[in-house]
Amino acid sequence: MKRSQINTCIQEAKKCFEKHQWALPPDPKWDVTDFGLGDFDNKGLVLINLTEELEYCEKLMYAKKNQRTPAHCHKKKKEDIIVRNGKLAVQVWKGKPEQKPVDFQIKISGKWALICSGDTITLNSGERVTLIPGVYHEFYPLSDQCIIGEVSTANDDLNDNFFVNPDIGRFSEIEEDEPALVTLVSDRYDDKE
Ligand SMILES: O=C(CO)[C@@H](O)[C@H](O)CO
Repeated sequence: MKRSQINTCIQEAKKCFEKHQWALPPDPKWDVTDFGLGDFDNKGLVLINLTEELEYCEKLMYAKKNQRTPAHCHKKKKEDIIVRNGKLAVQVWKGKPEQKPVDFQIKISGKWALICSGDTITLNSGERVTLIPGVYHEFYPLSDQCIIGEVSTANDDLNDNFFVNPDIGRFSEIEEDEPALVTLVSDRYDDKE
């Protein structure tokens, strides 16, 4: 991704958070990714790591209509994906999407529901889905913009994201075409190399 594109979408996300009165912490830990696919408008996500502790993690995310976070699962992390504002479609599979569809139970806003692998759940503001390790999920807003929360057990973005598409990388290569507005989580990883 170009740094200019990252700067623009951070400003856009900030405006949306402000509009809906989601106050950001001081020095937010921004994370912007096109999942290495170079098609940010269709496959992309803006995230802020609000807290990352050994036992738990909380993130705030922002995406635009039809901007997908591609199908993936976590082997360790259990997470709630929560709609803070907007409408979100979450497609879920019990195992790998290519496997034969099976019925399974999933918690939607705290209540067990019986669904089938590959079903798409629609969540409105305030609603959530609980994803246990191994459940593949892909999500995208149905509203023009969506503020999405994530509350989870420990998060490990370097080692605990398993995407179906083997071409996907969790972080983007960045082309420095203008000065960075913020330091991204991935810039911090680069500094440690
Ligand atoms: O787990 C999620 C979304 O399900 C995010 O925290 C990851 O960073 C996406 O790769």
